[in-house]
Amino acid sequence: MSPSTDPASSPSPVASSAPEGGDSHEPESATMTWRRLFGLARPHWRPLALATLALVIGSGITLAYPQVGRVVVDEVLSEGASYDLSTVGGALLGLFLVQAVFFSLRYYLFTVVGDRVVADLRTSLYGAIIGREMAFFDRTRTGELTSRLASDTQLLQSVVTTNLSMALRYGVQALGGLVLLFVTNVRLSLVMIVVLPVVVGAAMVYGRRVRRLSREVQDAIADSTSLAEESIAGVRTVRSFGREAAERERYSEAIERSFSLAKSRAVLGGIFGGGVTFLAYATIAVIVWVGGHQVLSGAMSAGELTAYILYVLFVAVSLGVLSGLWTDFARALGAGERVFGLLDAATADRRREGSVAGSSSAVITRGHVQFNDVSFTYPTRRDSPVLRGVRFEVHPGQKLAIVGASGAGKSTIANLLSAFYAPDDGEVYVDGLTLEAYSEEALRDGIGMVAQEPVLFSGTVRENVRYGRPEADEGAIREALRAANALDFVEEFPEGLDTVVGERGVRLSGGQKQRVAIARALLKDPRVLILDEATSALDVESEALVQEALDRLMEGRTTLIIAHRLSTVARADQMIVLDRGVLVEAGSPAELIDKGGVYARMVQMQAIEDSVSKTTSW
Ligand SMILES: Nc1ncnc2c1ncn2[C@@H]1O[C@H](COP(=O)(O)OP(=O)(O)OP(=O)(O)O)[C@@H](O)[C@H]1O
Repeated sequence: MSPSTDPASSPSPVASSAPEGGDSHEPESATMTWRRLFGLARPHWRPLALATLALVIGSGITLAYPQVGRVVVDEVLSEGASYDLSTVGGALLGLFLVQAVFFSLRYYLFTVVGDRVVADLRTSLYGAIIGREMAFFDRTRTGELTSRLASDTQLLQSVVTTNLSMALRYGVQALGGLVLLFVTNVRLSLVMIVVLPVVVGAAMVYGRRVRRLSREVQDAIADSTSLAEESIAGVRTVRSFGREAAERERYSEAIERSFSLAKSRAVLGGIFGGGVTFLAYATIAVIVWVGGHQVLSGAMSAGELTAYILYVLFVAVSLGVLSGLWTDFARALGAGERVFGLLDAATADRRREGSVAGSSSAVITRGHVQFNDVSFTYPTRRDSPVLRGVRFEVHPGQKLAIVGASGAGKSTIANLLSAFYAPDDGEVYVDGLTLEAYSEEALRDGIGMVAQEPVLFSGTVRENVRYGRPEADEGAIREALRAANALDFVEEFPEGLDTVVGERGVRLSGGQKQRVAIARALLKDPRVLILDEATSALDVESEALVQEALDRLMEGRTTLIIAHRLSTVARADQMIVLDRGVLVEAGSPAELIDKGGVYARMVQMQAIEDSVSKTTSW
């Protein structure tokens, strides 16, 4: 038996990080984090109580072994023995068996509860992330978030499951052993009193340093995760620019950074682990020396010294294991701080929103849209205003085309109308009420969007179409696909509506993706529709199919079209022209041509072609 000290366990693939420009949440004190973490286990107190009972019984049996040792030396191996060896052997076997049963029970219960707690934590963390305000996603990299969701919680999982169970086992063993040391021989135990504070003090200093180092390691790994995630998601671009080697290099540099930090952590762990092991063995050496003298002088029996040394070994082994676990706990603390930080920030977000978001039952029924002197700056770019005093109105059922050079602020209008961001000045009204007056649900029901590059999720066609109205029946889904000119091609797939579209819809063509997205919007049937027209040209036939589907989608709805094509603008009832965030012209397309202003010049000179996209059909 040797004290197991492996505090510098190899760096696990664990990553976590503070978000960039991040949440200003200070790390909580270590005790607060622990309390919150273990607070999550409160609902599971029953299995935990049972596990604790198993722990106490199992460890109690372990602590009885030295007494068996004493009996063997003093009463079995000595002259005039009162027990025979087979009785003692049989009793020992029985004890081992009972102990094994209780250890298994303890291990199982603690592990399952730990897994449950972390599963719940993951779910609420995901909920917190997905519910954050839009600006949060502007400043935080996806990789950092997924890394927190996967790795920080993974670290917590190992700590609150097996590590916790082991810590309790060896904790009880160390404490019980110490008590029994004193019961067996007070004088010898004074040696332990000198050693213990040294070990505890060292563990505390060491724990603090490991915690800091771990945070740095986790930050570095999160960086590399983000890098990997971005380049894997954009693998087509990486390939087409032939940047595989460069990306590999970038990733390897990031990983090396985390490795060198992990190495420092390992050095620290090695020194600490070695120190604790030495102290433990040195104590045993001193005890053998002092105790041996006591036996020789007849103050103590040989059996008592045997039992005593066994207890010292127990305590030493337990302290060794605990010192190893200490590293893991310190590392998990860093992860816990981040996870709770993110949860708290999300709560703060919601509270902020809650103070303005209406709890009213208002719903969008007509689709009357009004921007009233709206000014806006993106929170991540405070010094450059994107919209300045924009004012316009769209009557129910009308189509408004929004035109302007790239970066003029067209999509920003869509973002504000979707309530992804709130205006700095002015108000956005729908049906006479500000957006804040609607519940989140009413907003999502009433306002729909078909994006320039529609995002499909990696399920089937059916799941994607049903996304905005999960309760829709088969008939409605097919009808939406038909109206979107998508039913024919979907039915041609061998799997039909069950065809899996691939991540972000990669297994569909551009035009197909758009039509499925149109079907999705049709099924949701919002009163107000935002249409970010695709800039990339489709072939003539596909284009005509998409256009027809869009016409059906727009029918009878208030539609704001971020327009890139002359043909679309001509179809609109009204249009507005934006120039660097300022509304410079408004009216019907014909009026604006007659007026001979900015728009007329744009059309005439076809300047718009350059400003929007080379591939548009202006
Ligand atoms: N999430 C964001 N965070 C910070 N700045 C942004 C964000 N989105 C857009 N911007 C900035 O706001 C300005 C207006 O962008 P917007 O997307 O509204 O332009 P647009 O008229 O839709 O352009 P395009 O026709 O090229 O899509 C640009 O200068 C852009 O850099």
